[in-house]
Amino acid sequence: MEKFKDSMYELIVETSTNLPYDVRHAVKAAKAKENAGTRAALSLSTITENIQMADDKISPICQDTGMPTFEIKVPVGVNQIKMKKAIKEAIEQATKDGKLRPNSVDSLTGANSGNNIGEGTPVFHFEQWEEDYIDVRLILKGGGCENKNIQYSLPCELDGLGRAGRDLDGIRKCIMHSVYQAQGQGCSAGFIGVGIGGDRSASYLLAKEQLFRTVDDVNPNEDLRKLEDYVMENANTLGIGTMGFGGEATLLGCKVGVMHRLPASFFVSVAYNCWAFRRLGVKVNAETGEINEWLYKDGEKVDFGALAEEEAAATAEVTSDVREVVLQAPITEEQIRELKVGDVVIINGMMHTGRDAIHHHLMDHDAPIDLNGQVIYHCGPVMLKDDQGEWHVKAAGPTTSIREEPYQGDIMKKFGIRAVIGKGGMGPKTLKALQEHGGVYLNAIGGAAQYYADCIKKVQGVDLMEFGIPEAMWHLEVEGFAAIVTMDSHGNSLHADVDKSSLEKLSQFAERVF
Ligand SMILES: O=C(O)C[C@H](O)C(=O)O
Ligand code: SF4
Repeated sequence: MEKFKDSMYELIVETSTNLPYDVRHAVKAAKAKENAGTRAALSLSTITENIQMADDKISPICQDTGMPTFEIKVPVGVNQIKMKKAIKEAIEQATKDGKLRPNSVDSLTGANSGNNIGEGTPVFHFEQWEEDYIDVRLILKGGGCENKNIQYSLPCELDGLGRAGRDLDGIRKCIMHSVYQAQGQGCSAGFIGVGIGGDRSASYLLAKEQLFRTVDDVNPNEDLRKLEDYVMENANTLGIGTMGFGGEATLLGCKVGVMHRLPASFFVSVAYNCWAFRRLGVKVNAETGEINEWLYKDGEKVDFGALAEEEAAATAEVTSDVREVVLQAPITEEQIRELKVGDVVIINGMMHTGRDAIHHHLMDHDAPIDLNGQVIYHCGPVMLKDDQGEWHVKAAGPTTSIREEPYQGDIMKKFGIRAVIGKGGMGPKTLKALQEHGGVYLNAIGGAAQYYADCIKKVQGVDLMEFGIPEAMWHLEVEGFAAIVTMDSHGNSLHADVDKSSLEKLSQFAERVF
């Protein structure tokens, strides 16, 4: 097993940087559904460009490299303790090399372990089997989509759908609702794994296991096959679309599993995975630890580079009526008040990262720099320091903004911040503050971490490093950083509009189907 650690390193790097073939096909099919020139089509182009960049640079597709979760099947007699040790070493190395973000945080102190190793991190699920090789599957599922997982306890009442009872039709309603409630916040278009039955924890595990089925896998249970087909057909009519901007592609895959339950309990659990669906696997020689075969790489690999060239030719005549506005901090209130939902803003100059820890901190502390007229970016990047002590950005897409809803408006007013960039949108409290103060919310494309890292020309400095790399305040000099105005200073919110219209569409699925 002397090669096992190297094999695991290869699996981790490949999973973080190279999307599986079935997922690539699903993204390509989604793109084909959208009309050229629409917001959804442009967002999907950014996503596919990002997938290609990550592949070329062997860099993380998304900066949130998730909770490394290993599903391992071992022949009887293989030492699992040694395997765990080798995997942990491989994880540490991949973190040092900037292929994984340090993502393991002490829940009580907030301290980041710095190497992705901690209590319960990574996650291992071992099972013995009668084959003579080891099967290792890895999923890197990020925190934003993890937050959109949902568990239903039947019977229950659902927005738009009414009562969901303890039968196949009740399950159908839960699944439709799960897609609606995720909106674009889990970086749609997404994939869902559904677990029916079990206790609460077994139900969620079953849901996550479904994510290891390939997108084209057909359910052997006829009822569940029908259910999966139904969801794929109908969830895509909710109009949530890529990043929740509206559009045809909302859901790229739905896989459902079932297990027994207790008489008193009836759980339906949904594991939501973003488009950046990073899962791969390998068959490993149990004697040497070498990789014999890769999983999820069957058939043709969609090459998004080649696709982009074809597309550029095909869409050359499509004129877009989107207004583009270039901004450079410090930004004035007048400039902000000119912006309307739908405008594309191109940012040059400085922006400053701030996410959960920073927002909490700024409520009752001074900012480390003057933020008047500045741009805050909800982002936890992957950073590496070179031998000269200079920081370099390895991946830097937006994080889900709604978590900052309790703080955002107050902080913008307190420090004079004019623009906030993130993804998934924010709620009524922030919308009101944008109106009162003269601020704007800009939506970047979630998961497009290489695309945005490329816009960052220099790291000017960092403050509050005690919060760890993802949570520190990074001062970034950018060029051509594009994002869409989705909440303006006139009380308009694309997110509120899409939520409302998708709820109306959801309510059309209240009638019994199964
Ligand atoms: O933690 C991050 O950088 C992003 C997160 O996965 C999110 O989707 O909000
Ligand atoms: S930012 Fe989006 S793409 Fe990245 S892990 Fe979070 S949900 Fe997934």
